[in-house]
Amino acid sequence: MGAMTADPTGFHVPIIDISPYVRHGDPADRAVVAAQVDDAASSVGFMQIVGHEIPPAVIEEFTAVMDDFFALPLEVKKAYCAPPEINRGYAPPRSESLSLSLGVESAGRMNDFFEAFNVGVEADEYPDLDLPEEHYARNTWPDVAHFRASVSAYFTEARRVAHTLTRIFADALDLPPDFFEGFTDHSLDVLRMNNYALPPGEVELDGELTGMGEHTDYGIVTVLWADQVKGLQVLDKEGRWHDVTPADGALLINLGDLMARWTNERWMSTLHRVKPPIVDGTIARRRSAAYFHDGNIDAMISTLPSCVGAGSRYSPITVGEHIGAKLAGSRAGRPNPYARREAERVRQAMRRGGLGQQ
Ligand SMILES: O=C(O)CCC(=O)C(=O)O
Ligand SMILES: [Fe+2]
Repeated sequence: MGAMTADPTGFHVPIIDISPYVRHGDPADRAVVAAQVDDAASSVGFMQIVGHEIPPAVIEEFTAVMDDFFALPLEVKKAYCAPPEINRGYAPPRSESLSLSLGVESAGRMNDFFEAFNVGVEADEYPDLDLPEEHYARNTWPDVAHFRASVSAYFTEARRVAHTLTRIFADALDLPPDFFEGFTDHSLDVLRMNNYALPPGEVELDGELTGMGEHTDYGIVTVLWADQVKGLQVLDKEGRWHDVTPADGALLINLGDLMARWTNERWMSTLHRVKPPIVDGTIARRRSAAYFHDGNIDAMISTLPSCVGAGSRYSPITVGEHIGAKLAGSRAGRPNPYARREAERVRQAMRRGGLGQQ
């Protein structure tokens, strides 16, 4: 395990080599990985993984087609917008507010300037299950050479990594090895490609401008590919923000709300946001791609018996109810009424002045 850039407060996002799981290595090596994951999940809620074995060429082709898409004129990209309740296709800058996914009204409502393109698991993939079309919606593929093939190749790899991670989580939490499979065998996964860029002069670069507002991720676990450009910031337990950039070849991993619910907050769904640096009056362009592994729509998430302790902080909820409320916040502007504990953490950070500071 290694540390990333020195932070005066000692905050760091550990690097974990997961190859003993990817290569079905020996149990002792796997136990070390599971212990490292437990430690990172309990203390930071973020980690970096290497040894994931996603071929570099898959990532190169994927990021190249992302660039080709985002380089299209805005009007062309807008042709690929879906209605707010369908989490697919293009989302133009300022069309979403991540803080509303937590029920928190930010000063600049719908001020997040990221643009995104979403693809996800389709109902057709599981013809024997009667999955709701609005959640497992059909993808829209832009007319960009190799886009569908390159994005699908990365999607398949990220999905494999997500399943490897839940296998590690099962060991780290002393659960049966296939515990999470029953909750994720038709998981509602979405890949969100994000582009943070604003042409000079397009907007006034004031302090309110946010690439992506503070939020926790909604599901089980997120596999995040990101440029090594600063911008991603993670909130520590003392309410301070820290810049996080991935090490060479590493993917960032963070836990979502469902994992915090399952573990009764033994593991954290950590608040994060994106504030790309402004250099010479322009935003330093930054890209990322978040693969959200959210679980089966009909899965019921209740606190694990081993984590109940003095009492559960959360009532049971289905993945569908939870994700639906989150998306109604971020995409349709309806503050989420169910994220009481997460919203309280945001407000606490605001009271400490943490949300404004770089
Ligand atoms: O751009 C990033 O690094 C983070 C993106 C993110 O948090 C998200 O898409 O949920
Ligand atoms: Fe996120």
